[in-house]
Amino acid sequence: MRSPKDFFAPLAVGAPDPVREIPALPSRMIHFFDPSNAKMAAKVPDLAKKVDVLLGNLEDAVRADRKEAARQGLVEIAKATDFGSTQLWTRINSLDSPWVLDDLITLVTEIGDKLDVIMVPKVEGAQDIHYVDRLLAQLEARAGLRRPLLVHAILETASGVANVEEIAGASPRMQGISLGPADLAASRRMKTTRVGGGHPGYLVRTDPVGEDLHEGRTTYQQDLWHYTVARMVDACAMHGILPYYGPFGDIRDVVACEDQFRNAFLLGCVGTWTLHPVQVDIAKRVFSPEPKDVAWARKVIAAMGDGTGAVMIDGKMQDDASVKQCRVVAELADKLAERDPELKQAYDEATKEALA
Ligand SMILES: CC(C)(COP(=O)(O)OP(=O)(O)OC[C@H]1O[C@@H](n2cnc3c(N)ncnc32)[C@H](O)[C@@H]1OP(=O)(O)O)[C@@H](O)C(=O)NCCC(=O)NCCSC(=O)C[C@](C)(O)C(=O)O
Ligand SMILES: [Mg+2]
Repeated sequence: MRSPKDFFAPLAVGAPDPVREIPALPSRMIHFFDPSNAKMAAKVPDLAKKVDVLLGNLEDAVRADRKEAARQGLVEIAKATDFGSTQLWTRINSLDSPWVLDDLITLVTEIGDKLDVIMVPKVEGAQDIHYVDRLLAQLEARAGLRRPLLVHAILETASGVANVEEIAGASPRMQGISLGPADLAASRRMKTTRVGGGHPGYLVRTDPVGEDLHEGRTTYQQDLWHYTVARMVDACAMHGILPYYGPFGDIRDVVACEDQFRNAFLLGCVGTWTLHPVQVDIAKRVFSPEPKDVAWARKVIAAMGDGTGAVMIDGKMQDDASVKQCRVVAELADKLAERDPELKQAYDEATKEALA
């Protein structure tokens, strides 16, 4: 680990200074596309107007014989597209793969000025982030970049989860972490074959009511990912970076997808991945606080004055801590409203009504 005194020093001569704060830009959905797939690539300019983050995926889900085409496709799309305020990310191949070195060299050299974040899969510990950190600094210096690229880790190995706190704090480049439920399930030898989401076998059951152990006992399905998401959220909050849910693979089941996204939102995640256009509106709905909640938060903040003491609002006690909770919601709403005029209007109308 670097000394705290050196933490914000560039790792190569001529590389840009690392950022001291991760920008809390709206990133409700990280929309995945395969840059080697012509149909998906054709949708990118339109999607850029709808999503917060577009991610050109080079890793899993891109066929081995399409890896070079995907890398080249991303370079061409990045050069040809005006993304406006939508961020452009990429997911590089894993650090033990034959493609990753060329992924990094090509992308940083050719489109380093267009890319915001590099997502690194299958991160096992801080050593993986340190390797990428130094390499990026060298490539940034060579490309003459003025703005450092940020790094996002996927939590998808058992050792990655065990080391999540050190991963979150491994570099000032660390922007955030996402859950990778498919690789993580395999790494842990979990017995689900689903890509994210629940499992009907993972449940708790009410006690027996009589002699019959089967009659009248309700079961409740539990969330397989609760522990990991909660731990990831704490690690990210502790290091000032952003946590995300990951993929929900049952594209058809938009209902359970919304539930899983909402669990993550309520636990502290700022966004999720979208794998198919049908998931974009779900993510937008879930990861934008509801107007009534924003109105309530603004009402409490207004009533709390300097934020100290205790007041009663609509029968509920508010104090220093609850006003902080309200600020989390209100500040997120303000950030999203800057990007989304419809949301701004909905938030302002609900607030007006609540304060009337
Ligand atoms: C699921 C699939 C195969 C269904 O693709 P489809 O073509 O069968 O679906 P469709 O409903 O027929 O598609 C309708 C239209 O939408 C297009 N389309 C479809 N998807 C997209 C998209 N994402 N972006 C832009 N356009 C898209 C598609 O090309 C088609 O265009 P058309 O109307 O012109 O014919 C397809 O959506 C897809 O490949 N999505 C991305 C998958 C992906 O990126 N997976 C990797 C992330 S998950 C992961 O890696 C795990 C993790 C974290 O590592 C770990 O847990 O371990
Ligand atoms: Mg994976």
